[in-house]
Amino acid sequence: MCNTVLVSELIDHTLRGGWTPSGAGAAPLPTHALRWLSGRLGLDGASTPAAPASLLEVPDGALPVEARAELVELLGEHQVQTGATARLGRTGGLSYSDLLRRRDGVGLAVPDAVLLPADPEQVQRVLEVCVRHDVAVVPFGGGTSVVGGVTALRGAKRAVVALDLARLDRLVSVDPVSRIAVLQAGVRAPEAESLLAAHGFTLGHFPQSFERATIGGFAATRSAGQASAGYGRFADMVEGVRVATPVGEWRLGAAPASAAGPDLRQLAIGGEGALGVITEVAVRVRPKPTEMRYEALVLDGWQAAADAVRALAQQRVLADVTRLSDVDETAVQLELSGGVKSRALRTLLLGSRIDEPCLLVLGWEAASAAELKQRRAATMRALHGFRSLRLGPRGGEAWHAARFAGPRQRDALLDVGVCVETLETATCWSRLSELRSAVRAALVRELDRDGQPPIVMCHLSHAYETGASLYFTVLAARGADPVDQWRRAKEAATGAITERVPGHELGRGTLTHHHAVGTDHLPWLEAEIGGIGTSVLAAVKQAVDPTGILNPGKLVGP
Ligand SMILES: Cc1cc2nc3c(=O)[nH]c(=O)nc-3n(C[C@H](O)[C@H](O)[C@H](O)COP(=O)(O)OP(=O)(O)OC[C@H]3O[C@@H](n4cnc5c(N)ncnc54)[C@H](O)[C@@H]3O)c2cc1C
Repeated sequence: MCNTVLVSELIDHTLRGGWTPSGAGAAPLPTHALRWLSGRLGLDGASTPAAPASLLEVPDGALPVEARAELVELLGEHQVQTGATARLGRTGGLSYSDLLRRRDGVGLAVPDAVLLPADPEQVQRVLEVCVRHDVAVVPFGGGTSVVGGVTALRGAKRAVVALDLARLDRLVSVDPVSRIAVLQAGVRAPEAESLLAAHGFTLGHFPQSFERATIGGFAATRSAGQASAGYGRFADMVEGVRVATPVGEWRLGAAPASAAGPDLRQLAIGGEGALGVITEVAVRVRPKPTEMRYEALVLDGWQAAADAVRALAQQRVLADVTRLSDVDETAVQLELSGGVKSRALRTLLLGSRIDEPCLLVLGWEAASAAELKQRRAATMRALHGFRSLRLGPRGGEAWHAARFAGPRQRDALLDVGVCVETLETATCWSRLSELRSAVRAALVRELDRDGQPPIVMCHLSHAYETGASLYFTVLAARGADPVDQWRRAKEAATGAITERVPGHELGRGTLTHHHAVGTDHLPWLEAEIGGIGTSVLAAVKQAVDPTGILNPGKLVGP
């Protein structure tokens, strides 16, 4: 577990160079990794750091004077920030394109002001002021959206503000009998874990963005953490929500299960700030585990390895963390890690009968050694029929120790001219491998540069009885117009996901398993949910936000 106090001190929305300010906690690329990547991707050796802040052009804020005066009266002078630094800090999320724009200062959508309400009542009143003055509101949690969810679009409004929920940082209550905790929306994941740990509980939600993302953001995007097989997706953990809307406050979640019509909580969970501002979330919590074991295996070939994970899911013996890398991801992990351990593993693999190594990381968390032993044995029994090489705890523990390191490595890759981005989807087991091949082929085709192919890696990290998610990581040499280069690649991949081929009337997979819709997936949403689906969303929007101030251009089309 990371050190929550230190991590919180690193949170700084004004940073443009990456995950941590001034390189703190950065993960520089080892020389051997840079050499290998340069050769493999044909990098030209250019250094591409973020441009100095002084070169950024920040337009004057357009918040109407009367609106500002009312907001200052409501929140206080310091909580209505109109300075360039505060506004720049809430300019977009953390997708590759967002990072490029923030690094180069080109194409920035800067909010006119940043508002910092202190509690749910103030959030409600802020919305009322913004309705009166025709100001768009972008709810802002950790700002880690990778789909344009926090881009400060104003639509047809006079101005746009970022509604930063950082001051809603309290644990409101804990009901140890029911195992329900109520957390305010702005609590960051590390703080949530530390507040709950004081009561002997955990949420068990560990996405890779753990260090920065918030409870409200998790709910608003239907997030999925690395231990989703054991603890569930975030949506599974939500018992109730308190939501501020322009037409009044909405509270949902009277009981753990209900037949009182459709589950309307789901309009807030996944509402992406377009259907209300979540101010509090009641979450199911579990006793903090006392025992943990992480280990790694190598399976032979993608199809057999995916079949093995399917067996675990369908026999209901998944480890809490079950993460399968394809051959390409396994190979790149070996290349980039280098060193003695990597050499030892290669030697081991040479001596084994494994032709196409696919790394499987398994992690169990339990309340007693006996429970852990029994669950681990059940998982391992289900893997018996599959050819594998057991690597033991070391490989698993190494993954666990570095599980939040990805964003820092991304900063280092950006600095040396790499196009580095991820995308994700999900489908049922019978289509999984076809979907993987189709997306992979589309990305390779689009990003191949004069015969220099990109690196396209894939892993499966969320498995269900009926199917699983696929998560792709792409590395390529950055093109002359990098934003356009990725836009075309993303379009090609999304085309492969949504393509209707015989037998796949709804497309090969979903647009997104856990990153949400934002601006980036909006053009394809109707293909997935149909015209009726988009009309239903528009009708809900009209009911809760009739003047359309909430997060224009996200989830619900203009
Ligand atoms: C490096 C990296 C790794 C990631 N790994 C994962 C992962 O493993 N799993 C995963 O699920 N996601 C992952 N993400 C995506 C992202 O972290 C999640 O979408 C996360 O849930 C967003 O939380 P946030 O607090 O940062 O929300 P933000 O980015 O601030 O907002 C996301 C969306 O929710 C809305 N929103 C935020 N707070 C509220 C609120 N209180 N009420 C209403 N709407 C609100 C925003 O308007 C926006 O539309 C990753 C992102 C990065 C950059």
